[in-house]
Amino acid sequence: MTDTEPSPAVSETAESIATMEIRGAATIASAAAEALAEQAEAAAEADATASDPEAFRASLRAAARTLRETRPTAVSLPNALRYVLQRMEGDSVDRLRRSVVDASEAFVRQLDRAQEDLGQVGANRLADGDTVMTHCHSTDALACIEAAVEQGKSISAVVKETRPRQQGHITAEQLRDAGVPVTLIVDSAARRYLDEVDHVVVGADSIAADGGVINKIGTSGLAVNARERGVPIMTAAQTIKLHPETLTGHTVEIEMRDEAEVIDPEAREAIGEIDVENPAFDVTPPRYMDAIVTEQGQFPPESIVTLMRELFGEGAAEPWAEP
Ligand SMILES: O=C(COP(=O)(O)O)[C@H](O)[C@H](O)COP(=O)(O)O
Repeated sequence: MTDTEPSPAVSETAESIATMEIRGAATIASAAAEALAEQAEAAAEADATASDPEAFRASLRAAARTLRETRPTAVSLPNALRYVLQRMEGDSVDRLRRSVVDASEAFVRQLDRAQEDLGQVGANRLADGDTVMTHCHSTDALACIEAAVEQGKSISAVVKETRPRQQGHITAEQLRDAGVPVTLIVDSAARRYLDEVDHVVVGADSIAADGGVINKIGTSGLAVNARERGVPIMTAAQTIKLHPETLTGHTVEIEMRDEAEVIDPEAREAIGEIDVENPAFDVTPPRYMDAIVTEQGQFPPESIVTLMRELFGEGAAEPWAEP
């Protein structure tokens, strides 16, 4: 490892995020924070950085850049890197190392607590006997349903499989483990089943300053259908999903993934000349979302900008940039 090369632990985490072995906005955030702690431990041992505080700092920034480049849409990733790097302080490598490890641990603790707290808020929106519909796999959304079950409510779930990667299967398994009766459906059956559903609960990869919710592709269509059927829809999202750059007019980049996730290469070849596109996320306009549930309570989407300003100020620092 040179002073700018990431440690093997960081490269491994970056690879796992890029290949989606590690996925979901909250899980990506905690893995990234933990990888920075591992980088700090490795840099405190490496020849090039062990006795040079500036080289140590540079190696942490380089590691953060490697992690940042893995997937573009979930803002929890840069927010996690920001949280840790902004707390890196000290005039010796040992102090710097300690500050990074402490910040990483504090971030992960905060993440877990936030999820627990928002779970309670989301659970309060659910009533005994409710059926919920889910999309994709969101640990924040699951926290709401699981907290409702822990409150003694009887909840059942209609789970959308979520093409092309079928994260709905993970949701189905986890809900079943939590004692929730699950009906798995294909995505195109969602509107039909909305008639049997009391709430739609989804997660978020990013929340924009105008209250737009960026989540797994298909969320916006589900939200429009839910509104048309009169079914309330909530987004469960910790405040690390708030996207500070949208305060200054930036838009959220939507990840485009490999076409092989949509159609296998042989089948595509057999069809002949066609284009295939595979956007991983979409934007649900705030008017189709009833509430954003965070660890700080629930918000109408249009008011989320107030919380975003409070937590992130007017913009977003990039502490991983070369000075
Ligand atoms: O869209 C996804 C996952 O997409 P992918 O599978 O492409 O990463 C999830 O709804 C959010 O990330 C929220 O998840 P969480 O609530 O766990 O942060």
